[in-house]
Amino acid sequence: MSLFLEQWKKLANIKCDLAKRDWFYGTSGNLSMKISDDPLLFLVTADEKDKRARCDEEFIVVNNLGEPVFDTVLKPSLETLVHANIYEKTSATCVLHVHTVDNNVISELFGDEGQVELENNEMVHILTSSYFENKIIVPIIENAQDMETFKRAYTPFLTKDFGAVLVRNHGITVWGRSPLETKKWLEGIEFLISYKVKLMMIQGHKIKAGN
Ligand SMILES: CSCCC(=O)C(=O)COP(=O)(O)O
Ligand SMILES: [Zn+2]
Repeated sequence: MSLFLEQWKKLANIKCDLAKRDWFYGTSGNLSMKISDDPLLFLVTADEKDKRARCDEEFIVVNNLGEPVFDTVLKPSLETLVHANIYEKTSATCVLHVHTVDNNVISELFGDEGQVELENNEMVHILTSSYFENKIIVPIIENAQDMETFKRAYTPFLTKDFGAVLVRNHGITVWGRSPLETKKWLEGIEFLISYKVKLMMIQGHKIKAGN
C-alpha cells in the first residue's frame, strides 16, 4: 500500500474514533496527517464539514501554504495554517484539534494564568511513560480570528515533537510523532481536563457548603 493511502486510512480511523466520542460538536474540529517532508504535504479535513458524517472521505492534500495541490471542490480547514506551522516547527506527523465542553471550561478558568497544570493522576504517568513526572503543563493561548495571528500564537510552544495547546474558549490542539501517540495524548489530556473540571466543581461545592 502506498504511504499516501496508508496515511489516509490511519487518519480516517482516527476520525471515526473521535466521532464515536462525539468530539466534533457542530462542524468543529480538524485533523491532519503528514505525507511528506520536502516538500511539506499533508492531508487535512475540509472546512465546515460534519466530521461525524463520513469517516473515510473528505481529506484534502495541501502544501505548506495550506493550498490544495490537486483539483478539489472541497475547501481545506480554516485552521490549516496552524497544522502547517506545527509540521514546519516540529517532527510531528499528526495534528488533532477538537472542541469539548470541558476543554473550553478549563481554558476559561485558567486563561488568565496562561497555562493549566494537570497532576495527581495515574494518567500523567501513562502519558509521560514515567513515574517521576507528576504533572503535565498545558499552555493556554488567546483565541483569534485572524489566521496569521492565530498561527503565530502557537509558535512559542512548538518546542517538542509532541505536545498540546489549549485555545481559550475554543478547543485543544495536540500533535505527536505518530498517529497513535497523538491520539493517546489527546485522549489522555482530555481525561485529565475532565477529571480536573469535575473535581473543582465538587471541591467548590464543598467550600460553599462549608464542608
Ligand atoms: C476561525 S473558524 C474556526 C472554526 C473551528 O474552530 C473549527 O474547529 C472548525 O473549522 P474547520 O474549518 O476545520 O471546519
Ligand atoms: Zn477549532
